[in-house]
Amino acid sequence: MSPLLKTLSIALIQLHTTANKSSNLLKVKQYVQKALTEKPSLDLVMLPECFNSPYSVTEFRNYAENVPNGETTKFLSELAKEHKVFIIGGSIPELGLDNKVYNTSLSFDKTGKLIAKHRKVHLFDIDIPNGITFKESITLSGGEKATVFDLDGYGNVGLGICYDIRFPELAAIAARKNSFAMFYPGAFNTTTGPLHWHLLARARAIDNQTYVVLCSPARDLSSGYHAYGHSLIVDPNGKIIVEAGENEEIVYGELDPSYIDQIRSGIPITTQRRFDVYDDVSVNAKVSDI
Ligand SMILES: NC(=O)CC(=O)C(=O)O
Repeated sequence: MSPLLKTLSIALIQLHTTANKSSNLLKVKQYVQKALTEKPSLDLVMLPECFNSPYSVTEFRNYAENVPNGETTKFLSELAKEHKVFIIGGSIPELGLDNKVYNTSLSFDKTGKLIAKHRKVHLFDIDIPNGITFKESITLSGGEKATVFDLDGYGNVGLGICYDIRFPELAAIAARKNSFAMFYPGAFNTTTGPLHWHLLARARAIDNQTYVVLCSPARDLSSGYHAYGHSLIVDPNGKIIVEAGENEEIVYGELDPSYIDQIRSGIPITTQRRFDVYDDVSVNAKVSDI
């Protein structure tokens, strides 16, 4: 039987982020209201990576907040409660009790309760000649756990952040722990986006026969980092069912349990794995319990 228990109606909010945290939060509020006006039956809204701050190694610490006592955690919790909607809260720079800064995604249930916290595990340190150089590890520390949690009434989901999608293990761990979808807030860029954004989303969906959902900031060529955009939902057969362009936009989709069953019964890889030949990465995985 599908790990998704009933159809989940979702919205991905692709928006520009600026250097002004208050105006970023206000914009999120306005877009969430717009999404619920356009689709009152929505179950879940998702935000992009670093939606309250610039995506910049020199800025992460300046914008970092405590979780759960910081401004953005409270803001998201109230928004979820007010609209009775699940929120996969993109990501924000988090100032840990250890004084380290993390790239952290927070999720809330329909009562505003914090139900998941994922710290980006794989830091985005790359250097592509004539392309892009970026080194998150200059100011960020990596998380130490995979994240799988229960979307009450719908089943389990997994959560990763952006560069985490390049490492198939987190999605495999989530799928083996009975998840029906993997959510990745992500800010690929104009070099790596055209190369790998769609391929990676489709690959993780096909690997695990789950939905894969990516939510990006909108592209802003006047900012220091040119996000790719193209927020999308991929179905368990690897097909893109909805995709944004580069600008601010909300895209909507339905995650359907019967489709997971259909794909898994046609190509039954979920029951054909050979853990006598190779290890199951989920067995000794460290998984977050918030
Ligand atoms: N920004 C990221 O974390 C990842 C990215 O842009 C890429 O993998 O490409």
